[in-house]
Amino acid sequence: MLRIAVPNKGSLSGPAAEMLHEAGYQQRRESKELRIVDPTNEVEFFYLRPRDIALYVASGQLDIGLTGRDLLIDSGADAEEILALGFARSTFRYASKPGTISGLADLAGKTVATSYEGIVAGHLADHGIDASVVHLDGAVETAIQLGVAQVIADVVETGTSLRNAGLEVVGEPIMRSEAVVIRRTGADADDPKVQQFLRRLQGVLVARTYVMMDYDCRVEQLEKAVALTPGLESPTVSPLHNEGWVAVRAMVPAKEAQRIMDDLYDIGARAILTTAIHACRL
Ligand SMILES: Nc1ncnc2c1ncn2[C@@H]1O[C@H](COP(=O)(O)OP(=O)(O)OP(=O)(O)O)[C@@H](O)[C@H]1O
Ligand SMILES: O=P(O)(O)OC[C@H]1O[C@H](OP(=O)(O)OP(=O)(O)O)[C@H](O)[C@@H]1O
Ligand SMILES: [Mg+2]
Repeated sequence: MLRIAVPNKGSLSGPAAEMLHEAGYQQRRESKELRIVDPTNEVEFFYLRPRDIALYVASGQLDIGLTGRDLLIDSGADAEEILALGFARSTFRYASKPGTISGLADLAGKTVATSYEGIVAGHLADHGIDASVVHLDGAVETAIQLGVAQVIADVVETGTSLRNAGLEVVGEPIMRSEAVVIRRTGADADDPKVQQFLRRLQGVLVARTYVMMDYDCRVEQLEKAVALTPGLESPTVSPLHNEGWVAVRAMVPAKEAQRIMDDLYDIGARAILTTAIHACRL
């Protein structure tokens, strides 16, 4: 049975459970459940604090974990990212009161408050900056106002929390994060159960980002039309009863679907339809 760590709280937990559900896995019914078995799929899910997941996976007790890339790196655990999941996207950045710190070099001699000591200590060391790091559990943005630090390093998504605290970012992002699937470094890459799990999640990612497009076009327009809708491998082209016309079917990126429909129409394609993809295996 495949043993998988899933975030039990915070920004990652809702979208992670939703993605697993879309991939056909049974998920817990209420938030106090710590472990469930999905016998049909031969998977056991452990609901753990997102921060602890890399450690459990690195220990070899659990085969796979869903966590944040930033949490993985912060943990320093012996685990590696094997699939990016596209949700809980964020940047990790330094911030300070406007006008106090103009660049990385100004961090020398300052105190940086953060919940991610591993990332910050590593980043400061990589840049040869001698600064102190103070660990806080959360609400890090308030640390400057309350005199605990002159600089913070925290997760920034919309920037609302920084604005509300009257802070501005310093320098470029330290890293970009999103939810990821991890496994123990060097674990068997060919394990069929792990491969099947990854294929299912990849199927969800594709179903979320692609739509199926169908249209009819004249044979003379086919090359131009197919250039607009190359599909993932190659589009399906079928003859129509009306001679000189073909029906084309291809997957297209959902974000570009409306533009592609306009372009197809302009070159004479008709009966252009898009439909959602609910699941797939590529
Ligand atoms: N506002 C946000 N937008 C996007 N991702 C976020 C946001 N806040 C945290 N994350 C991401 O969620 C993960 C952190 O999960 P965690 O549950 O520890 O934090 P949280 O959502 O801040 O919960 P908590 O309430 O425990 O602080 C990290 O990968 C982080 O990048
Ligand atoms: O840029 P924003 O869209 O404002 O998002 C970033 C904020 O979201 C998270 O905070 P959370 O609400 O989890 O509180 P915490 O600081 O106590 O973790 C994160 O720690 C930032 O504070
Ligand atoms: Mg938080």
